[in-house]
Parts: sequence; C-alpha cells; structure tokens
Amino acid sequence: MELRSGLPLVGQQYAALLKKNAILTWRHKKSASLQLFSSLFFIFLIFCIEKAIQSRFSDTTSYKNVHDPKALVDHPIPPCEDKYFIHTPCYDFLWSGRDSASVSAIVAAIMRNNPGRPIPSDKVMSFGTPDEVDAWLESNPMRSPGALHFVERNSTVISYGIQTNSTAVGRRGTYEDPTFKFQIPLQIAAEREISRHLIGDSNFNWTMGFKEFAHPAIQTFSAVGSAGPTFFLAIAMFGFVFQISSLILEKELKLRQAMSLMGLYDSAYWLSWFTWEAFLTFLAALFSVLFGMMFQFNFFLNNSFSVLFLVFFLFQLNMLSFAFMISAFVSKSSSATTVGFSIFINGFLTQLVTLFGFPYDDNFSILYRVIWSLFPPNLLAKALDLLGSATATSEDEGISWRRRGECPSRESDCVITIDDIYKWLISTFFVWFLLAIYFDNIIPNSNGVRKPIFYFLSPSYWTGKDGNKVVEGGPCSCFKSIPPLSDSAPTDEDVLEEETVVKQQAANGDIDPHVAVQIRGLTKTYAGTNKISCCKCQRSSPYHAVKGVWVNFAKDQLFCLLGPNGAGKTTVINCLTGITPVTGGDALIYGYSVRTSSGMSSIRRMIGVCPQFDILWDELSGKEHLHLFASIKGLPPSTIKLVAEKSLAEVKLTAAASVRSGSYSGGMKRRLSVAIALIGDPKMVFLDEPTTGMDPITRRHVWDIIEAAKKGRAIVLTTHSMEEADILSDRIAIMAKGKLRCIGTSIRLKSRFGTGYIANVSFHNSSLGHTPNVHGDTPANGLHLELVKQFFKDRLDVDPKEENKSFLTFVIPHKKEELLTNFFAELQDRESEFCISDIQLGLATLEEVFLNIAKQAELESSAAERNLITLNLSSGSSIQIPKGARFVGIPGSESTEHPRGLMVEVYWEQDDTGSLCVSGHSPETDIPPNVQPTMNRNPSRRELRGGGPVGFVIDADQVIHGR
Ligand SMILES: Nc1ncnc2c1ncn2[C@@H]1O[C@H](COP(=O)(O)OP(=O)(O)OP(=O)(O)O)[C@@H](O)[C@H]1O
Repeated sequence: MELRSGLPLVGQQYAALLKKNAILTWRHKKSASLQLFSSLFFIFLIFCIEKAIQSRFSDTTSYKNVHDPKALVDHPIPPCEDKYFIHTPCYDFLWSGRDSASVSAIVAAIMRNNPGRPIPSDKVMSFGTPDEVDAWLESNPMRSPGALHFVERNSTVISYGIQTNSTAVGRRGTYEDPTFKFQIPLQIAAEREISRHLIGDSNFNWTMGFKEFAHPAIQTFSAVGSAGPTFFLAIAMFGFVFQISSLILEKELKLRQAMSLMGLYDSAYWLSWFTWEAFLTFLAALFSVLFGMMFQFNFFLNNSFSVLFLVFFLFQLNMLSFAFMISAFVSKSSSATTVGFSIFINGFLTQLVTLFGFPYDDNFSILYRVIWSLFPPNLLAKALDLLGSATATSEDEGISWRRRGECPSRESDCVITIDDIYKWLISTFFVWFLLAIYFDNIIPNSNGVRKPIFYFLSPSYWTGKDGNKVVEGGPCSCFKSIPPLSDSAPTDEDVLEEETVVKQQAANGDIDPHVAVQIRGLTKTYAGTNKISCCKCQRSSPYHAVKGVWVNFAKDQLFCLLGPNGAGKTTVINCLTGITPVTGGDALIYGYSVRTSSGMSSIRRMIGVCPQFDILWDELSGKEHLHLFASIKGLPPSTIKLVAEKSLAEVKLTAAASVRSGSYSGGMKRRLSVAIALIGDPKMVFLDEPTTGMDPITRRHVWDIIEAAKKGRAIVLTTHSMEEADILSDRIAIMAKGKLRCIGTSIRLKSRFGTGYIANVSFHNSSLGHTPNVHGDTPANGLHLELVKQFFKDRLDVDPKEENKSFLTFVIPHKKEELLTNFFAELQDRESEFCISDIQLGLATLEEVFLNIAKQAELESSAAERNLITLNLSSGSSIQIPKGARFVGIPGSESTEHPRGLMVEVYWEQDDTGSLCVSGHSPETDIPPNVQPTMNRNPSRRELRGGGPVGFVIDADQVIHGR
C-alpha cells in the first residue's frame, strides 16, 4: 500500500489529531463545560459585587454625575432607632432650658409638628442646662443622636444650639451622614418653632432646602474594571489547567512518543493542539462578552463588542501559549493543578499591583512596562481598567472600535491604549508559543532525550538533512566523559560466528537481500544522572546497557530476544526505533541507518511498534485508535476504514470496536497494541512482550496473528514466555548484561546449553491396588518405582530429578547420548515388568537454557563486581557464593572422612523481577577427585560479618565428568 508523505501527510495527521482532540473534549464534557461556561458564574459574582457597591454608594453622590441636584426639604426628625449602632431605649433628641416656659412650649411644638411623625414624650428627655446634658451623654453613650440647647434671652430673643454625634459610621457597606440625617432636621424644627413662638402665629411657615453643587462624578468605580481582572483570570485558568494536563498526559503516558514513532510531524502535533484550543478559547471569549451583556453591565453594553471580544480572546490565547510553554517544564500531569494555582496567585498579585498604577504611568521607565507586559494577566488588568473607566458612569460612552487607539478622557497620564494592549498581546503570544516549541525540543523527554540547545542555529535543521540530531541529559548537565567500553570478543562460538559474518558484510558494504536489520556493534551507554549541589556537580556513574551487539535479523522471520530483566532488550528496540540515540555502532533497517535523521524518518515509515506498556488513550475506542494511527502512518484516507475493521477483526476486537479502551481488560489492550503495531503493513515490527497479561486462549490467538504476520516482514519479539519463544521464533538470541550470550534456533540452543535429555516415565495408577486394570496391566507400587530408579542408575548413572508415586523424571547428560538407543529399547521391552504406562524423551526446555545462560552471566558479573550472596547450608553453617554459581566448594570442610572437602550444587530460580535467587541446594557431597584442589583459606572477619566464608566455584564440566 502506497503511504502518503510530505505536505499531504502533514495535513492528514493534522486533521486526525484535530478529530482526536475534539473527541477527547467531547468525552470530557465536564471540563469542557467549565472551560466554556465558567464565565457565567464569575460574571454573576461580579454582578453581585456591583449590586452591593451600588447599595453602599446609594447615600453618596461622589460616584455619580450630578447635573441637577435635588433640594432636601422638610426633613422630619428621624426616630432615634434609625441611628446606626444606637443603644435602646433611646431618645430622638435631648434638650436643655426646661426652666423657661417659652422653651418648653417650643419643644412641645417641635414634637407635635414633626412632619409625618409626632414625637411621643417618652422619646425626648429634658434638662436644665447644657452641662447636665453633657454629663448625661457621658454616662449614657449612644442613646440619642442629638441635643437642642435653648436660652430665652428676653421676650424677643430665644437663642439655640445643636449638638450631634458627627462621626460618620458605616454599616454593611452603607455610610451614615449625621449632618443630613440628624443635624439639619433638628435645626429646621428648632428655627421653625422659635419663629412661630416669637411671632405668635402657629401657622407661620417657610420652605427651606439644602442642595449640593452640580458636579461630575468625583470618584469612579467599575465592578468589572476593578474585580474583573481576577475573575477573568480565574476563568482563563480552567482552560490553562486542562490544557497543561492534556499536554503533559500525552508526554507522561508516552502517547506522543508512540505517535512520533509512527512518523508524526511535530508541526502537525502543535498545529492541531493550537487550532483546537484556539477554537475553544474563541467560544469562551464570546460567551464571556455575551454573558456580560446579559447582566446589563455598562462595561459590556457601552464598550464596543469587537473591542471587548478581542481583549478576552487575545488574553486567553496568550494564556494558551503560556500553558504550552509551561508544560515543557512539567513532567507529571498531576502537577497541572498546582502549577495552575501558582500562576493564578501570581497573576492575582501582579494584577493588584497593576491596578495600583504600576508600571503603566509616565513615572516608570519603558523597561518596566516591557517586562511587566510579558505576563498576560497584567495586560488583561490594564485593559479592563481602561475599559472600566471608560464606562464608569452611565453617561460614559465607552471605547468604540474606531477610538481603541485613544486614551479614555479620564486618564490624564495614560501611556497605553487598548490598541497598544492588542499589539502587546499578539507579540507575547508569539514569544510564548516560540518558547514553548523551543523548550519542548531542548528539555529532555521521558527517555531523557533532547535536541542541542542551539539546534535551530544549525543549517541542517532547516534543510531537513540530519537536523534531528538528539543528545541525552539535561541542558545544565555537568559534563563528564563516559568511560570507554572494553571490547571483548564473545565467548560463544555461534555469537562469534554471527559477529564475524556481520563484520565481514559491514566491511565489504554488502547488504544481504535476505537481511532486514543489520546491527553493527550497537552500544548504548546511559550517562549517569546529575545532582548539582553547592557548586559541585555529582553524577552517578554511566551504565553500559548494550555492550556491542552484532547480529542480522532476516526477512520473513521472527527473531526472538530473550533475557532476564535489565538485560538490554528494550534498549536495543529503543535504539532501533529511534526512541533513544545509540552511543556507538550502527544499525541498518532495510538499508537505512538509525544514526541519521533522514534514515530514521524513512525507518519510521516502515516500522510498527508494540511497546512494553500499552500506550493508549482511555477515552478513545479501539476503532478510533486505529483510525488515528493509520492516519498518522499515512494510509490513504479511503482505505483507513477498511484497514481498521480488518485489524480489529484479526485481534478479535470487532465487538468492542466502539468501546473506550479505558474499559478494556489488560489482554484486550495488548491485542489493540498489537493491531496498532501491524497497521499500515509495516516491513519491520517490534513486539516488546506483546502477550503480557493475556489468558492462555487469547495468547494462542495472538500467536496465530504473529505467525501469520511473519510473511513479508521481519519481526523482533521480546518475551519472558519461553513457550512463546519456542513456538514463534525462527531464531533466538539470549541477552544478559548487555551482551548476546547465545544465538540460534530453539533446538540448537537446547542441545548446546541444556543439561541434556529429559526422560519422563509414567506408571500405571497404583491407587487401584494390585488388581490388573482394564488393559490387563498390573498397577505400579513403590517397588516398581525403585526398580526403575535402579535401572536408570545402573545403566546411565542418573538419579531422578523429580518423582512422585506415578512418575519419575530423569535428566540425562549429553555425554550418555550413545547409550540411549539401547537403553530405551530395553526399557520399552520391560515396560510391563516395571508397570510403565508411558515413556517420553525430550530435549531440555528453553527455560533451562535461559536459566543456565542467565546464571552464567550473573556469575561473570558477580566475579567482576564481587557480587556475593549468602547460602544457608542445611548443616547450619553459611557461606557466601557468587550469584549464579552452580557447584560450590565449602571452604574448611576437609577432614579425614572427606579429604578433598565438601561441595553443594546450588539450585537457582528467577524471582518476580526476573533476578536469580537461590531455591535450594543439594546435600553436601565429596568434591570429585578430578576437581583441582583449591587452597582454602581461613575466613576473614569481614567475610564472617558478611555471612560466612566465600565458597569457591567448581567448574560444572569437571563435576559432571568426574561422576
Ligand atoms: N533511561 C535510562 N537511564 C539509565 N539507565 C537505564 C535507562 N533505561 C534503561 N536503563 C537501564 O538499562 C538496563 C537495560 O534496560 P532494558 O529496559 O533495556 O532491559 P530489558 O532487557 O528490556 O528488561 P525488561 O525485561 O525488564 O524489560 C537496565 O539496567 C536499566 O535499568
């Protein structure tokens, strides 16, 4: 099938990723709704703030334009309970001068004639002199809002004075003005009644009014302009956090790496994220303005719609590119909320500083403004401040699109306009976006790989020729040279032969047409990790994970890489797929080198990878995964549906095609990963433990798929299942400690590295007693088993490895091979005599081969690293033995009875992590005479502390031959 390439492929990948982002948003409805509609809630809160402020300022005209002030006329004396914080029982007013009959009459008239509310006598208290009033007020604080003091000078002159509590107090946001509320009504009442009394006309009246000056609003307040920056920043933070966590999650789950392996272009990746998020941002900004208009804010009604929309849209777009940039530094998606919260707190504080006037003022240098404007929340704060002050009163016209470049009339020292803010927002958007791409390239990915710091200065980066050079370690790594790898020739003859063939072909520049992959001395060394402390750079020592591998993988064949955990299998695959750069050597895949970026981009188009851990989006179904990966791979769009259906059918996932992969079982996920690896008919497939977690039936089914997939392609398989390797592999190599230890077909490995042949002898069931069974055979008893054991011992000198009452298992060494034909012929003749029901003879299992190789490797490295473990002997003492050693002599065990000393055979098994551990040991036996005596030495104190003396390893061949 012809795969797409170049620009059409970028377009196809972009469309597929855009669709993926849309599906993910749709499947995360709650987050998407928050991102789009949270503005409704926050604008409602601003609305509440505005209402509260309006009610607080209802008694003052400072915030209003007053063109035609109204006169305050005929204010009645209010009940004392109206005064804020008054103590009850209280008095509407106190008065002095009660010794005068005229004064008493005047006060009675004041009480009687109070407009709308005659004052009862118990709400007024009389005193003789002002001093008495003062004394009373002092001992009864807050019991009356005011006092009148009358003095009758003569029959035509009555003077008066007023005392009020003039302290302005506020309660629940509203302020009390004692002058207008209490002083003026008392003054009007006193003057009116004194005049009536002196004139003698109780109807004498006049109208008196108090008026403030006409004035423009002395102070301005816009709820949106003041509270808006924080609230709109909070709205933007939803999108910010979701965006960061989506990007980081794709990195963390290696989804991005999986897409890159399939040939994803970075440009398609970034563009698809940007387009989708810009679309959501567009909607969120639109809703913010519409909700604001719905709540009838002057801010939203009087400023031009396009001016407002552009402020919100550009601000949120800025936050988006800022999120892209921040995501390069965060490696865990769970940290997204913490990062978002920190940005919000910082934004809140810097906005506060911005609203105080810093640095958008003549007094500050432009440098401050440039630095300050890089952080998007600050620009938002200034924009809302400008738009708010342009609509602070109902008469302000707001900022129209045409006047966006002008300063609002109130801003006398304005140094920035809305138009300038647009320019800033657009520039900072590009700054953050470019930095996002730059940091994404130079900060190490999950595999510790990054581009060089000045990668963009290399002309080859722009021409596409080898511009994808990558390095390992952080940009601030302290450099330390990596120690060279000692070049030791392989000890195994098959591995040596393979190496010689590959070296020969490499030297001649031959490419065998049957070879799909040629690995030429591949080495991989992981540089140690850095710790920089107190001007000191500490680096853990480098680790040689692959130590020079030379091997060919043939076409149409499955090559199986076996090895204990940490052997270097995944590292080899990672080097071949370009996930991690090789340290030394090279590998050619269908003639393309993994060391060049042009070679790697050709390789990506012809490989399929099933990684060790499922790399899937929980929210996407099996079908959606296949559609996405097929598009990234470049399959023609018309074929994708059919190919996906076929792949799903092959891995038996048709019924679950539309189910989200998050609900798949472990086995279903592995099958989907296999289907993804095989999509697009790749010529080279890497399957890293593809059947992990599958039940036996499904596993067999996947084996069928892999078997069928061999045709026309090369497959590299790593597995811990020896059965799988045995069934599927054409060739097997066992790796340990970064080196190939053996290579060949399964039969060759078994015959070379197995301990020999396995004979299983089964007996007729003895539970039936001694009566002949339906076949006329007599059931076996213990005697028959003993006879057979003796027969094996006499003829072949072997003891059973396993036994129970119905079968015996013997391991027959290779050296007895020539005796076997006659031996088994005789055994078969005597079947009925021994009550034998069945005899099976086979080669040692691959598992045994694997364990032997792993043990040998452990032994080598133990010797190199002096890696000793303690063996507790059944005699009660302990010795230390090198990991993996089979026969170990016990130091100091020589005696007259055992002149050569004693030894044990140690049995090994793999623990859950694949490491070797002791499963038991044989009884202590004499060291055979052919074994060279080894000088025993007295254990040192250190050895005893460490678990006993160190046992000496005895060559297995010497022991087996000596028996
Ligand atoms: N990025 C890394 N940095 C440092 N060491 C690493 C890194 N990746 C792998 N290693 C080390 O390299 C060695 C080989 O690891 P690798 O994953 O290739 O083993 P493997 O044979 O695939 O094992 P398994 O069967 O457990 O998957 C291990 O000791 C591992 O700890």
